[in-house]
Amino acid sequence: MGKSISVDNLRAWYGEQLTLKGITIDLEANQSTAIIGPSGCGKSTFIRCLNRLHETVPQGKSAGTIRLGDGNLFEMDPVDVRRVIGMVFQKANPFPTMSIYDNVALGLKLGGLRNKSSLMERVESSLRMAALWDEVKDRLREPATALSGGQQQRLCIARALAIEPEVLLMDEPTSALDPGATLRVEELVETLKSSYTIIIVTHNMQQAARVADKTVFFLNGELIESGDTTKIFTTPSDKRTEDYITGRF
Ligand SMILES: Nc1ncnc2c1ncn2[C@@H]1O[C@H](COP(=O)(O)OP(=O)(O)OP(=O)(O)O)[C@@H](O)[C@H]1O
Repeated sequence: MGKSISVDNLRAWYGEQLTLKGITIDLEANQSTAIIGPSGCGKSTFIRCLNRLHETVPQGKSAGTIRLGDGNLFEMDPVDVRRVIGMVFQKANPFPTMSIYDNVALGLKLGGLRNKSSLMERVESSLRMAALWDEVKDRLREPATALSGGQQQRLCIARALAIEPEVLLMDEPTSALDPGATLRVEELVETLKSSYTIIIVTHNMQQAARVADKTVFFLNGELIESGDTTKIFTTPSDKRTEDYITGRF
């Protein structure tokens, strides 16, 4: 089951530059939340704080509180955080020298799973969840780079799911995909949200409207408005949200 995330007064810096200016929001378990807002408003920085990636950037610093279920995320071991909070990036980034199978199995092996048939089962179930199994089941030993862009992105989703995270962060996961591949990933989000808490950064308003239960609008490092997706897109409370979703930015 997914876990809820509760963010309180989150600030993030690059050096002296304050990029997130005190974000407070509850992200509910087993829901999908879209983060929208103009380029540079801090969407990626925000989700990178959620799995402690921001602090790996040179000069990256953050403060505030993030609760994951009952735990305080900033007091956890970052490696444990990333096991529970998986991430899929904008550009598919499979391990290029590894096979399709090894891309999914690696995290499991690193986690100590050695039994070949258990590994195979988990690889298969992850590829099935990512809606890729049928396309790759006869070519698991081929290099991951032999797959199309859309297939590589679903492989990265399978890789993230293999270690059974509770939260899945997706940073513009379809921006490099064609409409068909985009649709498949969107359908996947719809299916996955029954078991995972999903947070998806997107520039695509239609995509947010299609896949997200909740939508959050960021502007200049501040959270301007959040709520049910239908409400944000039909009757936003803030003029700035309305200007953004109607394309007036
Ligand atoms: N590694 C970095 N070093 C310094 N500044 C950075 C770094 N990464 C991002 N920034 C700055 O932080 C701000 C927020 O960037 P971020 O990538 O979070 O925005 P975004 O909303 O995800 O943008 P986009 O929609 O273009 O991806 C921007 O002003 C950006 O220039």
